Amino acid sequence: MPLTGEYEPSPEAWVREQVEQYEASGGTEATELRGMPVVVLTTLGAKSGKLRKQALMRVEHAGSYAAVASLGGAPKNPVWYHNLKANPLAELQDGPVKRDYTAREVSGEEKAQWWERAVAAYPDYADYQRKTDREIPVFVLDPI
Ligand SMILES: C[C@H](OP(=O)(O)OC[C@@H](O)[C@@H](O)[C@@H](O)Cn1c2nc(=O)[nH]c(=O)c-2cc2ccc(O)cc21)C(=O)N[C@@H](CCC(=O)N[C@@H](CCC(=O)O)C(=O)O)C(=O)O
Repeated sequence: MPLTGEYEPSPEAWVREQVEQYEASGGTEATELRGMPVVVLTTLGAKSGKLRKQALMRVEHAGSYAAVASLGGAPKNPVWYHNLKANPLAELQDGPVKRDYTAREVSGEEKAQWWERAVAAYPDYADYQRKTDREIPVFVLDPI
């Protein structure tokens, strides 16, 4: 069952524009960042109840995806982290395919496995983790 609610665009213009071009083109345009594939995650605002959309690097394995709350290695988690903690139901668009998922934050061995996949997909994640004392959270999104 897709998420319902009023879409609230990101205040970050570069993200808002990438997400909107991605969706408007049916997942055929704006699908990369520096040549590496991107997906669009839709979460439900933990406070506003609005639909929030984030572009994330594509990290996929066996039909599940990782959502890496890196925020470039900033000291704080991205806000969407709180949305997924409060409402684990999410939508993810990978190219032309948009599906429903449930998100769960992973730790330990499972996180290490997904972190390896994430860094293989987007090596900058390793730099981001070196840059901050914050342990970058990883969610796994499993298809419903
Ligand atoms: C700017 C802020 O966004 P954010 O949720 O912190 O997410 C920051 C970034 O992670 C997000 O912009 C990502 O899309 C950036 N980004 C990546 N960010 C990542 O963390 N990881 C990635 O792999 C990644 C890749 C990527 C690729 C392309 C691209 O264009 C952007 C990419 C934001 O939207 N703030 C809103 C609030 C958003 C929100 O969800 N509010 C909640 C409140 C939740 C609460 O406070 O509890 C609500 O509506 O209820 C605002 O200030 O009004």
